[in-house]
Amino acid sequence: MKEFIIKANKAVTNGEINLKDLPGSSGRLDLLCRCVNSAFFLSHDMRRDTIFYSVNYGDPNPPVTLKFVGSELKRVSPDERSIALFIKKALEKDATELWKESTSGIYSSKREFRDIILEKKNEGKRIFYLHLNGKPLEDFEFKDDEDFLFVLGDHIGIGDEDEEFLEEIGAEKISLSPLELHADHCIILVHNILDRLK
Ligand SMILES: C[S@@+](CC[C@H](N)C(=O)[O-])C[C@H]1O[C@@H](n2cnc3c(N)ncnc32)[C@H](O)[C@@H]1O
Repeated sequence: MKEFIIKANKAVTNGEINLKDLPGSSGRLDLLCRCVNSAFFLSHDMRRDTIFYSVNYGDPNPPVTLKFVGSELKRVSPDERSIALFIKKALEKDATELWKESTSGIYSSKREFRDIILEKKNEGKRIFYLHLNGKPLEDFEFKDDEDFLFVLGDHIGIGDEDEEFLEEIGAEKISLSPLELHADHCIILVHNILDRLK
């Protein structure tokens, strides 16, 4: 199982989203939509072995965590507007501590970024923090039977405190490229690395 989590520092936490202006009206929801696209969509198929989390810290009610479960997703299509519409439906529900499903395979709750990461650590998953200045990809070995969580920042990054937290829990800091990439492109590269193990 491959899981990804992104800290979305400014992404909105209610359903007031203007679908015609995703970057401006909703704290860079466009970026999240592209990450969902990269996490799940193949040509004429979907990645069923993937889960994607977006922890939204924008106004008015942070945090709200959205969970997308590949094996359960239905009716979502790859374009940003379609994905944004499903995100809007999820954010229109009041989030609580418990996961609440809005449409098939899309859930919301009031979990914090660190809570999800700790949960995955306790489940025995290998935790990777994707960062330009991490150790080069070539220094790591991946096995097909391992479970992974990959941690990503948005356009702002995850901040010093969360970086320290990841170091404390033993997350492996990995660089995919000598160039700074978009988060959604990092997801594609990670999938490609793991696809080649099969
Ligand atoms: C547009 S970048 C964020 C840049 C932001 N200024 C920062 O300080 O993190 C979005 C995210 O993609 C990931 N990323 C970008 N380039 C990367 C690279 N070369 N290797 C690994 N991860 C990378 C990181 O998780 C980063 O937070």
